[in-house]
Amino acid sequence: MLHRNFLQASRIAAMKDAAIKVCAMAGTFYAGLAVLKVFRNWILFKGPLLAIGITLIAIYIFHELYLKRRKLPPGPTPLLAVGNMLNLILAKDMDTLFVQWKQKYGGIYTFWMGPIPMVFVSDVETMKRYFVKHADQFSHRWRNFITDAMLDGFNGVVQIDGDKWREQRRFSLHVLRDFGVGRALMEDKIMHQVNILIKHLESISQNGPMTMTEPIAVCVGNIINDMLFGTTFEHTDLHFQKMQKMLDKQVRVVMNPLMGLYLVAPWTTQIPVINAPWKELMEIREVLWNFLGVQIDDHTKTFVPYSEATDFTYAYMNEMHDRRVNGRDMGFFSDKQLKMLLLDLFFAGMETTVTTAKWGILMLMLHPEVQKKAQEELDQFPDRIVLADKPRLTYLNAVINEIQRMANILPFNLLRAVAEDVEIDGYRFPAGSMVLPQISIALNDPDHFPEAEKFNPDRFLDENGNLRKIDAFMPFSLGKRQCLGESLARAELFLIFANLLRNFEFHVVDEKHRPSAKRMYGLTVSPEAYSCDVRRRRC
Ligand code: HEM
Repeated sequence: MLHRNFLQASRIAAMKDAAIKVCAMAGTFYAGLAVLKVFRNWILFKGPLLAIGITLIAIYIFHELYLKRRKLPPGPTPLLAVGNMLNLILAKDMDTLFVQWKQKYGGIYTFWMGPIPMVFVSDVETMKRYFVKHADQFSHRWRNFITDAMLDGFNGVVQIDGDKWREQRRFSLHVLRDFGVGRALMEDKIMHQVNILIKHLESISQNGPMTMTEPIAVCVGNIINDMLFGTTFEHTDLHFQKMQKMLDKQVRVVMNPLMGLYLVAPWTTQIPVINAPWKELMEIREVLWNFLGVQIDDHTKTFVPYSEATDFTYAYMNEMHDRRVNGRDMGFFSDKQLKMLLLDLFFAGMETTVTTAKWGILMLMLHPEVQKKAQEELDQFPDRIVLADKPRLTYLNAVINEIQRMANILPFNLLRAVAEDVEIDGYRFPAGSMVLPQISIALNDPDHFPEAEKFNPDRFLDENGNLRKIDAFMPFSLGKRQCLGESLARAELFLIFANLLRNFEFHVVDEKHRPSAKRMYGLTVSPEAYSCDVRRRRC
């Protein structure tokens, strides 16, 4: 009985459902007819236009989501117009996301920066094949409106390619090598600043906890200043602090999301309000160009042809003079190129090294056991460590490697483009498309660095305690575009860390002020501002 009632109830419910569906369909049909009737004339008139519009949109979607992707390496599915940018914005941590994508799609995958594809190469063997073996095809730069504006066109060294880049890079490397290997000028200039830094820390550390950012920035800033212009600033110099603030501001401004808009639609830099960050960037450019102008003017007044060059600017002037008076081809050497080359070297040499050093002090504070072990090794040496000591300071070298690996300061490497249409591994990269060695993924890859999130210098030591070479460790990148200032940066990091650790201890102020290792994404990745308890060691 109960069962029969239940069956009846279900049948009635089913009939009700069917009736509702029929009514809904009829309703939709008649509503549709009514709409057609109302808009009949409009549709008849605009129909062809509508059809063309819909077809164009369909072609656009087909082009963006299928044709453009067809010959590129696979990767996370992009959304129309925004590509994979939403994934980045929503991700808790960009570096981990990139590694996860590597694990899912392989050592070469496509990331979409809005409508623009960027191919990330992070598998070490593929990196070597593309960027070393086929270096000529994979070593151009991705030119864009913003860097062109900062460098007054196709100038400097970082953003150019072709013959001009080859000539200017070769010359710059030659000068730096001469300063470093030929005459030990580089070491003298670094040590001079390291000694000043030690004295400065000695005097201010007695005042209690301090931030290390400013002293490090002045030290590194003075080293590059001295190398480029032969001038240095006091730690308290207001002019230098202003320059420093400008550079920090530049790093912040270029990360403004509106910069993406300027890249795809440069005319938007003319629209009031929307162009506010652009105007700010142009003001910074003015300050930097003026600063460089003053340095070059001073050098022009004091330049003595063929005298031994004591800085990069004189070396460049000597080269120009020699080409001019001996009727040699001037190539791409010019006053404007000198200014922009100096700007590139100044910026590239400053931001990267200061940021790495900030991470270094933080890591040492957070890992006192590592600090102590490095100090025990250093205590076998006099209280001023020099470059000649480097090969014997194995543990310290491992610590510096691990600092650079963990700092991993460039989540996106500098933008490289292919020089010509390239077909490789079944992929097709049209000339000008971006293919980057994504060193940040390699440095963070658990396949090469187990428990990659842990600070562990021992991973760079073999079973006999010797320094171990790990192919995936390439903080200065690889191939023909490898960092131009690598030898200077390595010397700086070694001499700064060796001498600071030899002479000071770096402690967390107290548990309440324990700094985090949170990564602040900008043009480079910095740590959050932190306070440090700096104590003089009794050596
Ligand atoms: C810890 C410090 C540094 C790190 C981690 C670093 C890292 C890098 C990286 C990853 C690149 C990009 C290579 C590529 O396109 O694949 C690069 C390029 C460059 N670096 Fe450094 N760098 C540092 C210090 C310096 C210094 C001190 C100078 C100044 C002399 C410098 C000058 C340059 C220049 C001019 C380029 C562009 C080279 C070119 O396009 O041919 N860097 N650097």
